[in-house]
Amino acid sequence: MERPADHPNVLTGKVGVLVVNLGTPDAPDVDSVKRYLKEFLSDPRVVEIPRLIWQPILRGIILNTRPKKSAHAYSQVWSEDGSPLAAITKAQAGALQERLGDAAIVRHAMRYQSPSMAKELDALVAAGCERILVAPLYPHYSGATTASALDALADWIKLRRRLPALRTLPPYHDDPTYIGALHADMTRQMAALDFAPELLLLSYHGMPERTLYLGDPYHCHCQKTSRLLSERFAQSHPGLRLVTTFQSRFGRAKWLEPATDAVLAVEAEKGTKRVVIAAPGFSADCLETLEELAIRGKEDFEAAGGTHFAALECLNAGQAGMDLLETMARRELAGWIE
Ligand SMILES: C=CC1=C(C)c2cc3[nH]c(cc4nc(cc5[nH]c(cc1n2)c(C)c5CCC(=O)O)C(CCC(=O)O)=C4C)c(C)c3C=C
Ligand SMILES: [Fe+2]
Ligand SMILES: [Fe+2]
Repeated sequence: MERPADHPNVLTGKVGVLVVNLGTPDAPDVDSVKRYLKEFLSDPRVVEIPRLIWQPILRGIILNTRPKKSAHAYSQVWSEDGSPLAAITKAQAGALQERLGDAAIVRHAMRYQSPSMAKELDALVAAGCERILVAPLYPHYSGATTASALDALADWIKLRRRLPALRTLPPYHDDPTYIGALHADMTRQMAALDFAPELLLLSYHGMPERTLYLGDPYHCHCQKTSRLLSERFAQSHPGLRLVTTFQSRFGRAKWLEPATDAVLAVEAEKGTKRVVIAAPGFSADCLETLEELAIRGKEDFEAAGGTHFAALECLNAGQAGMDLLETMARRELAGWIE
């Protein structure tokens, strides 16, 4: 019998994976950066100041000053494929699709700006997915990142009648596969340098310090990644010193310390000459790694007397990073795919 035209879509039992990252402006110009910052910094998970106090500050001060400065920073790292974060996230989803083949449909989304999580979840459902793994690529859980991505998922759920079964990727800060991937990839990149580093800085995105006392596990997750990496490097690179720092301070509140820029300056002043910096908390290179670390970090270190500086790439869509992503996706999809 022919299906009537108004019959609901017949789903087909397919499995979907949505790879999610933070989000980025659509272009490196002031208006696009302003749109991005307005959405991002209006998220109560990101700025935990009462709305009535924060919105006038955001609209009256921040959005009239920061977009110009940030647009300049973005223009320094923008690539032919657009924002590095967007291009790399897209490449990660494409590579994961190749690895999973027909077992799952893989798409990618951004928590802020585009492609939106709602649109991409709709696309997976429209393609017949009745089971979806949502994978925010944050190794370290924080309210501002992981929970915010889950908020967006919850918002989507609330407005849909027919829902797929859903799973989410947990934080993976101490997963031996993650630690192994970081150690292998950092070792590979360090071997290609023309100098032997004395110090390896592990720089994580900062958070307001009070979030630690409110129960956010972010700081502990970062410290554990560093400890596990230190154990690996103690075996493979005896003599290499590892130090954990936090970057990208925003606003006036006290942030997690020590600050990356301060440590770079103090180390150079103390006589450390050769530094390598890595950002294990970022699954993809972005403004914070390419501009803040690779460009400004180098300038700061050399201005204070350092002679050799290298910023390592994130795992991105490279071999080690994709092995990790495939392992985690297959684990979380257990029972859903072969
Ligand atoms: C990796 C984890 C991240 C945490 C934790 C995080 C917390 C956090 N960030 C801000 C403010 C800003 N972050 C910005 C950029 C940015 N942040 C992350 C990741 C985390 N943020 C990424 C991957 C990026 C890069 C985006 C890109 O387009 O490449 C920015 C925007 C850039 C700028 O104007 O400097 C702001 C602002 C807060 C307040 C916060 C925790 C409370
Ligand atoms: Fe951030
Ligand atoms: Fe920054």
